[in-house]
Amino acid sequence: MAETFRSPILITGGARRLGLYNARTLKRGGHPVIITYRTENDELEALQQEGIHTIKADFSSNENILAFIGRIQQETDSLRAIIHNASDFTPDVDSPLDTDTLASLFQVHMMAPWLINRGLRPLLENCDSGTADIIHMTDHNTRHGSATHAAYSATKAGLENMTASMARLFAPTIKVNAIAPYLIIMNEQDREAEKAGRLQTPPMGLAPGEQVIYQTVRFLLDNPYITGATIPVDGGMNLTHLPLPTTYNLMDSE
Ligand SMILES: NC(=O)C1=CN([C@@H]2O[C@H](COP(=O)(O)OP(=O)(O)OC[C@H]3O[C@@H](n4cnc5c(N)ncnc54)[C@H](OP(=O)(O)O)[C@@H]3O)[C@@H](O)[C@H]2O)C=CC1
Ligand SMILES: Nc1nc2c(c(=O)[nH]1)N=C([C@H](O)[C@@H](O)CO)CN2
Repeated sequence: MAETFRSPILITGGARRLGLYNARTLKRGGHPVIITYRTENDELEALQQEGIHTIKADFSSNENILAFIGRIQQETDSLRAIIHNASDFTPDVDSPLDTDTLASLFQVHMMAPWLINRGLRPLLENCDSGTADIIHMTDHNTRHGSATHAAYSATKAGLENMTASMARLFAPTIKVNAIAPYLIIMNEQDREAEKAGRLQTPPMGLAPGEQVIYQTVRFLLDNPYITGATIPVDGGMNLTHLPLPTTYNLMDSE
């Protein structure tokens, strides 16, 4: 489909899985699309042939993030949206004094959105079609924590809080929202958890597929009046969290 919009949509981590699906679908819907990738993979050539602009970017250092911002400023004078999709689902490590896991997840889940949103704000404000959008991909477990992915969960929770702050700061020209999925498509850790019977199943079932995230992205892009929101796309997982056992017994009080 020929491009019917001028200002591109930027998707970080768009060369695989959910980001790839969103990039292709938005491109087919007439948006120019720019994606970042960290690791070469065999989808890149096909994406380039589809007219999707691919930029190699690793957000593990501030220098890299700032260089990426400069690269985008050279490539375009406006942006319709930024979708912060890049993420590492890294589990915590046993070493109690490990500093690497939290630091690396802070870089990709918080520092990159912090710098990219503030650095590219003028390009979003120069969007050629009404308000612009920032969408943060967070996670269902930001409200509940995780015994195995505490660093991941904490940095995603920080991103979720940043959503509200930037929504306040960037209104009315830019909307800022988050999408908080549960298990949309399986990964290796999920398959292992499923085999071990440790995988929680939401009321609506597991792994609906990438389209449910695209539908939410499209909904946010098309709605001019939603900002500062976190949309749970979790099959009702929030309904399954029972309160922790109380520390007293009601019988004791009689
Ligand atoms: N999949 C699911 O069911 C769920 C997904 N989510 C969230 O949705 C989003 C998409 O999920 P999914 O597609 O599974 O994501 P992936 O785990 O496939 O990661 C997306 C991309 O992030 C890139 N990335 C990771 N670290 C960095 C970094 N330091 N710098 C630059 N790029 C980096 C990777 O690039 P490369 O491959 O090129 O190295 C990868 O392709 C994520 O934010 C995720 O947290 C939340 C809950 C459930
Ligand atoms: N960057 C990623 N984040 C998350 C992934 C993933 O594959 N990459 N997967 C999940 C799980 O599916 C989780 O929702 C259930 O175990 C969470 N985040």
